[in-house]
Amino acid sequence: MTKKSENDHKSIKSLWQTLKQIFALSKPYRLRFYAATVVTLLASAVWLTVPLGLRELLDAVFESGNNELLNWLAIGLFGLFILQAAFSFFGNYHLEWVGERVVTDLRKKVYEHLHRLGFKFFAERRLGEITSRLTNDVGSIRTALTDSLPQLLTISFSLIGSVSLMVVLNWRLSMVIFVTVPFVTLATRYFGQKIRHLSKDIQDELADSTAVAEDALGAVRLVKAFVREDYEVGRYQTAVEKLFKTARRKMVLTQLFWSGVGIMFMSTLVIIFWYGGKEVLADRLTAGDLVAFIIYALNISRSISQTSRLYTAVNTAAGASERIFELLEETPEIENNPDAHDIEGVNGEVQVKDLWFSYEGEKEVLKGISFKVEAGKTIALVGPSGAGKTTLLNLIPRFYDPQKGSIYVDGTNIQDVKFKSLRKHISIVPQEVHLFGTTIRENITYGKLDATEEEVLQAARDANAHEFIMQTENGYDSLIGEKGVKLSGGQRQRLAIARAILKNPAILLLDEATSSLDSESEAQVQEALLRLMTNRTTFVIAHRLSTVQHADRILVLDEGKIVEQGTHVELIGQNGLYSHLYELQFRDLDQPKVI
Ligand SMILES: Nc1ncnc2c1ncn2[C@@H]1O[C@H](COP(=O)(O)OP(=O)(O)OP(=O)(O)O)[C@@H](O)[C@H]1O
Repeated sequence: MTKKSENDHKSIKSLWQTLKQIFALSKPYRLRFYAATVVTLLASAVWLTVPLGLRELLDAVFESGNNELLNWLAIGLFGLFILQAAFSFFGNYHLEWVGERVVTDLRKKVYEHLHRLGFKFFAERRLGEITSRLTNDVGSIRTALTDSLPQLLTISFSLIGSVSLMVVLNWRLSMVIFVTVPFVTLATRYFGQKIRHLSKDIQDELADSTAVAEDALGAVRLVKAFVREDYEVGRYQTAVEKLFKTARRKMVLTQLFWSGVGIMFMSTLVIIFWYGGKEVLADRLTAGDLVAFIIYALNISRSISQTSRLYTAVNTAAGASERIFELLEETPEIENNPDAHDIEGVNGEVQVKDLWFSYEGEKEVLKGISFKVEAGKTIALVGPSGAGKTTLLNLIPRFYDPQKGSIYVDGTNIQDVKFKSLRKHISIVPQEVHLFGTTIRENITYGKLDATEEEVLQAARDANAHEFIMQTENGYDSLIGEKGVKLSGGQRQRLAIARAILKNPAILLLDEATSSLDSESEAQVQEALLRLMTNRTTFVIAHRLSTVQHADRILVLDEGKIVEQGTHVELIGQNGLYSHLYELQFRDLDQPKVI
């Protein structure tokens, strides 16, 4: 086998596999699907009898001159059309229903799967590319399923029926049709494969251009600040122009294919007219036979051209679904142990034993970290940039799993508990607060979806947020703009704190903001944070002098190891890395926040 034909074989096989996968999605609706299929086929069967009725009608006029028979045949034909329309309506409606249902299920399944995937998956992909899969790719599958599946059935049936009836009517004339079949098959194979590859390229390029747009629109502040509007527009234009070129190549191929198939069948029709006319003249065929024959031939021609369109749609869907199934095959890197249990009533004692971690399996980011924190204490993490502070915090809620070593919460290894139940006891207030573009209330209740009005208000008060919320136009129902752009940095932080308070976790992970706030806002955030930290085990990546000074213990990290630990006073006395960092970072004693 040559390499090319090996590839051809492989892609036809993978097309078949993909179609089977698409079809498997309709499993829950099989009964409806089969019933609809039968009704659709009945519609096609009725349609196939129409030319026979016409033949009788014409022969009644030209051969036997029977007026009464003519009337009855006309009424009969009318009845056939009504019956065909009714079958066709019900069959197609239910087949399309299945198609739409399958696509809705698929969208839900893909979205749910995306939420099961871990940080690693998202770190390696662009958001725009993922959303494009969810919208554009699933959309192509929808088109193929809803528009093409019913057609595929009717076309196949009508094709087989027409050919058989033609052979019965006049087998010699039928031979003319069969001469064209091998050419059409070859053309379908050749063009089909090329179109499928181009369809996959188009979906990829569409995803790329969506990613470019989403990147830029998501960072509109940055774009404007750097006056990069033209640059971004240019980037998007390049992406969509590339897409256009590929789409044009697909268009050309598709049209060539259709035109070629059309020419072949029109030529065949002319031959049928010519040869059939001779048969009528020689009295071997009636006029009614010839008309019925020609209608069947037209039926076949129509079916073949529909098949080619269908083939294009199915190929497009196959390209898209390959990408969808690729995504569904991504395995979440964090999974529950088979015998994992829920963890309830957490006090917040955390013990870390000989923790080793690397992101890519090469460079170790954490190298044998061990420590123990009693419930309710505050631990400050200090160290140079890249020391592994954020990484250490990420391992506590199991955003990543360590290669070696364990973390215990209240004496239970976190590998033995269901990670969702573990995360219920942990709140994170990151340096860069993320808010949703919805209302203030919705952002706060994200911490506890069933919170009462009183709980929401109390959390906002504790976070020093109530006052500014009441000053906004619609209070708690004010919309805060995309990612909270309508709020100041300090206000955003206080909303994040309110959200964390509402969650009421036993363990708090805090990455203090380094961006400067004005001193009043700073003081309010600080006060809110102190309230949040009360009675909770708090890990804080400390950028503020007050935090390090008041921490129960400070862990000093350097190159993935704890190099010093103790209270502020103890560490200053050791005159090591901490006192050096303190000199660099925290020496301005009058400022509450330093770096
Ligand atoms: N998702 C990731 N994939 C691969 N490497 C990563 C990833 N996140 C962090 N790293 C690497 O791990 C190392 C430790 O990073 P980490 O963010 O934990 O440091 P840090 O002490 O919090 O630094 P900073 O104070 O600058 O935030 C760095 O060398 C960083 O490049």
